[in-house]
Amino acid sequence: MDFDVYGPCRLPDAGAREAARAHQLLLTKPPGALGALEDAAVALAALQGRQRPRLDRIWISVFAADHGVAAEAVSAFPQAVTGEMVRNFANGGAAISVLARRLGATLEVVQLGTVNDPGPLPGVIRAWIAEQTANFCQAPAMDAAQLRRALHAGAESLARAHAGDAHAFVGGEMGIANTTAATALACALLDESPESLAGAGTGLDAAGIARKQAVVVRALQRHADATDALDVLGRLGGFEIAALAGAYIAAAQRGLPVIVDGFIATAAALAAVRINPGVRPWLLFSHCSHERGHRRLLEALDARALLELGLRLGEGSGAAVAVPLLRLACDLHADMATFEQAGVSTA
Ligand SMILES: Cc1cc2ncn([C@H]3O[C@H](COP(=O)(O)O)[C@@H](O)[C@H]3O)c2cc1C
Ligand SMILES: O=C(O)c1cccnc1
Repeated sequence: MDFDVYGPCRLPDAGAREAARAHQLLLTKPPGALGALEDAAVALAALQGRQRPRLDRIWISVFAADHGVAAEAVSAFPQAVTGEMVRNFANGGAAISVLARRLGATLEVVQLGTVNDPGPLPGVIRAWIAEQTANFCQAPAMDAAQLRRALHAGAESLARAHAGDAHAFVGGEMGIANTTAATALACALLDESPESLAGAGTGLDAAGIARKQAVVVRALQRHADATDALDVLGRLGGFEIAALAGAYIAAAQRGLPVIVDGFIATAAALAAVRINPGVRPWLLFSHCSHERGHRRLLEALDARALLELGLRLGEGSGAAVAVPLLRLACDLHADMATFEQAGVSTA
């Protein structure tokens, strides 16, 4: 499969957007009364190129990978959890497993590398790169070939989603210590301080957060000479974060709407948009997570998230939780009576 991160992205369909906006004005409600649900239906119409968007078929890819920076004691949980959770995904016991079943979504897990390898498992695609990234306090997390393979793995998931006629793509991640990688990536891309973006992740206490900030400060100093967003992603990202970025870029190139999950997925989205600005219109943002830096990341992307539920899980769970709401937005848009049909007087 050919994949060029700098290749052109599709443009949303302006005609479908205008038709959907005009249709919203005909429905039996004051204009704008359904708020963000109207905006979501109109945005999906533009992205799907039809006046009546649908979200029946959801494709979820969860990318799993370990991080060398876990050696700096930046997570409340041991690194073995990443591989253990891959098995849990395969057995259908993770949060995203439950949500995917309930949504009738396709769920695939892509294993890019974990320190403990659960071996081949049903429903788990092996796109093995290495056991883990390098500790980015000391060296670039990935070399150029590893970065390319991770981006490519994401683009391949997107190609499967596209071939499966998905109506939208959800990317999830699993990787102990990846809130540290996402924080470092976000700080470098936004020129922000670790104090304002580093949060508790899986549940660090104040001393743990201070340690995480210091680790990110060291990483930013070590990689201050990064040349562009792709270089920053390779130096400070993770295999699963790069795969998410690759999937988002490929989604925009193929014209498939994306529902972005939490802090880590949004950091990957920021990297994708900085690498290829044509990605931005294809991203819908599900929620603002409890992780400290998420709101700043959303602001930087000029994004309005649908939900704020105090979620801090990842796996694509927040994006999955937003799907029923987006389905309702599509139903309202498609099935409400117009003023004329219902014989209701206009303003
Ligand atoms: C059992 C378990 C399941 C998870 N599912 C997602 N995460 C989330 O927590 C991790 C990031 O937090 P940190 O940077 O603090 O390690 C990622 O794996 C993320 O997906 C989980 C974490 C745990 C412990
Ligand atoms: O918002 C997220 O994606 C998140 C936050 C904490 C831990 N894992 C994921």
